Parts: sequence; C-alpha cells; structure tokens
Amino acid sequence: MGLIFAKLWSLFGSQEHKVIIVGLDNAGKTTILYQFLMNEVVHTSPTIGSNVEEIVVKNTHFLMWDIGGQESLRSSWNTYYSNTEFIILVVDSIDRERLSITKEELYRMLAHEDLRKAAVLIFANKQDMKGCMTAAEISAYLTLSSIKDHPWHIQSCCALTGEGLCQGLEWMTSRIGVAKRFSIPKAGILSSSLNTLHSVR
Ligand SMILES: Nc1nc2c(ncn2[C@@H]2O[C@H](COP(=O)(O)OP(=O)(O)OP(=O)(O)O)[C@@H](O)[C@H]2O)c(=O)[nH]1
Ligand SMILES: [Mg+2]
Repeated sequence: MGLIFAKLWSLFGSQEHKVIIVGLDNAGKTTILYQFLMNEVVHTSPTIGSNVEEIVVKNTHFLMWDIGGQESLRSSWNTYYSNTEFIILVVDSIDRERLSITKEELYRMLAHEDLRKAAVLIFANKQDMKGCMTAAEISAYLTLSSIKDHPWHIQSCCALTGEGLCQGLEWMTSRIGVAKRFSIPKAGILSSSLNTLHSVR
C-alpha cells in the first residue's frame, strides 16, 4: 500500500528534485537562482559556500543549490553531489579565456560516481554582452556532442533580462516527464541525441 502511494506521489510530481548550479565565479549563477525565485535581478556578491532555494515550476519542485565558483571553492563542489538529478552549468559567454577551465570542471563532474544519473543543463549566459560566444560555439568547444552517458541541453540566456531561463527550466521539467513516462522525447540540435537519452534510462 505504502509503495503504491509513493509511486502515485511521485507520478503527480510532488517530490523534490535536487539541482546543483555550478560554474566559474562571476558566471551569473546567483543572479539566475534569484531570477528563478523572484523574477528580478538582485545585487550579488561572490558566493562563499552556497545558497539554496526551492523553485516550483508547474507543480514540479526543484531544490536548487547555487554553489560558489571561486577557484578555492571548486574542490568542495563534490560535497553537494549526492542525490543530484540536475546539474545546471552556467557559462559566462564572454569569458573565452576560462572556457577551458569550465570544460575541465564539466568532465570532472560527469566522471563522478554521485552524478552518474544527473542530466546537465548548460546556460550560455550573458548573451547581452557584445562579442559573446554563441551557444553553438560553446557547445562545440565543450564537445557536448561527445557526451553519451548523460542527457544534456544547452540554452543561451541573459540572467539580467531573464531571457532563455524559462526554456531551460522547461527542458528540466520535460526530462522529469521522460523519466516518468518511460518514453523518448524529440531531441533538438543542441540537445543530446535520441540514442543518448535512450541509453541513460
Ligand atoms: N551583462 C550581464 N551581466 C550578468 C548576467 N548575469 C549575471 N551578470 C552579472 O555578473 C556578475 C556576477 O554574477 P553572480 O550571479 O554573482 O555570479 P556567480 O556565478 O554567482 O559568482 P560566484 O558566486 O562568485 O561563483 C554580477 O555583476 C551580475 O550582475 C548577464 O546575463 N549579463
Ligand atoms: Mg554566486
């Protein structure tokens, strides 16, 4: 009886899904978290440790951990990994010099045992900045198409205006729908392939 109730409970989307928001310092993680929560731009200072907020999207509850991205803090990101369903990786699209560091951090995370079931949403943030990299350029540099064991999606956005953020959340909620329905969704050019989505379930 208890098991049936638990299954029904999860089917109706009342459980909480753990999300970690990671990326280098100054990428815009905290700005994104509070855009999700309040629909406005807050004044931020570099995060020491983390911020955590519950975000509800169409009856789906996400517990989002925004983790400080400074170099000295990155070695402790792994203390947040257990039970994570989604990684949101925020990239500062103007910061070409440090994209290689983001790439290293991404692949280190994907290799971590505690994140083996996690789906990855990459936000190509700061699209309002002149000369910024496009989502397609970032996708190519990060060789996202080589990722076969995690569902992933890249979304361009601007945390200051909120543009692109809803689309990212929609992808996340659609992934939860996929897991529940056990069906294969359509994959876009900037998402992991059908094969990938199929093989990770
Ligand atoms: N132009 C522009 N600036 C942005 C955007 N998103 C965030 N910022 C700015 O970037 C700076 C850093 O933003 P934060 O959200 O504090 O960055 P963070 O990733 O949380 O940084 P850490 O906490 O140090 O890891 C702030 O001045 C933000 O206002 C954006 O889309 N466009
Ligand atoms: Mg922060």
